[in-house]
Amino acid sequence: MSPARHVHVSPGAAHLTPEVLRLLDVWLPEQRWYPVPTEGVAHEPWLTVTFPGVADVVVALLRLHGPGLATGDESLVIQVPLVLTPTAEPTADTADTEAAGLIGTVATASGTVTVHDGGAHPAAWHAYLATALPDAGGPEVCDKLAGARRISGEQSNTSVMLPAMNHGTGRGGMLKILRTVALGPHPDVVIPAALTKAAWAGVPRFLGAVELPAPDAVADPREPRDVPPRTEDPSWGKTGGPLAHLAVLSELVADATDGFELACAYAERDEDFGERAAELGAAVAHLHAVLRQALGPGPALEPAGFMGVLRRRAAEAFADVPDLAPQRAGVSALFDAVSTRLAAVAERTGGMVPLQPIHGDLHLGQALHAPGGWKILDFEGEPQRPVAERVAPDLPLRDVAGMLRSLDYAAAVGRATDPHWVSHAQVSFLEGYRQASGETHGGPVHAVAGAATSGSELDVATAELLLRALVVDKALYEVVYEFRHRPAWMHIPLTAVERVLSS
Ligand SMILES: Nc1ncnc2c1ncn2[C@@H]1O[C@H](COP(=O)(O)OP(=O)(O)O)[C@@H](O)[C@H]1O
Ligand SMILES: O=P(O)(O)O[C@H]1O[C@H](CO)[C@@H](O[C@H]2O[C@H](CO)[C@@H](O)[C@H](O)[C@H]2O)[C@H](O)[C@H]1O
Repeated sequence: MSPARHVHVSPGAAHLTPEVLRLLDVWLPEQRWYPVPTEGVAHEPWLTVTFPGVADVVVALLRLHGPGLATGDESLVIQVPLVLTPTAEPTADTADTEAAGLIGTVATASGTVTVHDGGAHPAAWHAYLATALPDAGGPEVCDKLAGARRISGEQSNTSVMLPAMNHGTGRGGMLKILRTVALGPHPDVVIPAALTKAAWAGVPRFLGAVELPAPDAVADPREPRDVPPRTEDPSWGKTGGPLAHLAVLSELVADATDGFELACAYAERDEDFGERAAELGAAVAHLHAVLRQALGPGPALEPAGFMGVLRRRAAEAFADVPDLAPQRAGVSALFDAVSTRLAAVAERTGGMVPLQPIHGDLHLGQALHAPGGWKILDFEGEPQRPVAERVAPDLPLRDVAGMLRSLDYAAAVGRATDPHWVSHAQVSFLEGYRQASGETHGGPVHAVAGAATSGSELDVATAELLLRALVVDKALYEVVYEFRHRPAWMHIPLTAVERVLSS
């Protein structure tokens, strides 16, 4: 085994000239993964990461400041890997380079430099891969890159498929460069690592990660530091854990179909999605059980705090999207009803509703349907939520609500004409969840609400009302997401909010 690779960390904009930074100011807001829709955001260089022996790859970690952004919000650090190559002269010729991610050329004091997006460039993939896989040597990594390609689409991060990568238990890898850098261990590393360690087959096997050094290692900004990657068994809140994770490497799931595309295709044909949905429900129930076991249960739900977060999220959605205004009173009434019931349960029982690690942003696009069954992906939580909220233990019922919403999206996008397509898929999902979690009584919704709050003192009627509140919470989040990214789809969650409130 060759020695672990290190990353170098320097403060500020080391290795980056003002000209390159100005180029980024224009390019960044055009990227799909850029996390804020507002204009006039400043990109302040925070740290710069380089890889030993790799001259042309520089990773800029930029803190965002500006209208609508809280100062010092650690969730708003973005990762911008760049490949910088000296060139003879500036050129406007971009013929090659859509694929390799040409950003531009700039004249600097030391000559002309061509700047590529490292997310799309093999030199940067090579550097990440060699760091994430401590036992990979240099030339060997080149072989692993054969046939590599960045996947396109509506992604919050940048993922690179590595079909030729051999990793002992199989072939093929997926390198995910995390575009929004969160302080502390990243859930998209911690959770797949824990599930892989627990030998759960419902997640692509975790293979490694690239991390920034522990906080004390970068506290002194005068010197660049070499820090070995630590990729084994990262755990929640471990003291001395990494400052942040930058990338995660997992096994490539072969012959897989994206769950959303699959469901939309069924909806288009009005074909019964019940069996697939039930299998998915079972996979989600297993996920919750394994997470509970592998990472341990969380604290009990604190009703006032929990409802306070739902109300704040709703208020933010109402402030962002004027079309939501007619739903304000209905949302408020629903949340009031849930609050009253939760308070009554707390008074009656001492208030035991246990929280636990969950997926946090579960939808069909986070599930791959593969020959061996469903695989669940992408544990970073809702990208638009603050990091502290995303990693906090939560109710499994939130993931159930996410999948119910997603089946509704599939029916809308696939234009199912059978009015029962979506309700059948949803009930089948709930039924699959119920059976896999061993719940034996009640109708599907009640029973699932009960199963997904299992071990708690909640009565099923309260659990069912809570599920409705979480469905509304998710749909409000989606309205904001669509408003920002895909206005043509905003009617899908907007209609759902109206429907749930009037039911
Ligand atoms: N291990 C994997 N094997 C095969 N495909 C994957 C794997 N991980 C992700 N994908 C594909 O890449 C897409 C994006 O991955 P995801 O982790 O959801 O990234 P993002 O956070 O950018 O949305 C997924 O929807 C899936 O189609
Ligand atoms: O996958 P991401 O972590 O980037 O999640 C974000 O983008 C999703 C869309 O790509 C978005 O999901 C919403 O649209 C889906 C259909 O494209 C639908 O299946 C989901 O139910 C719906 O929430 C997700 O909300 C957002 O966080």
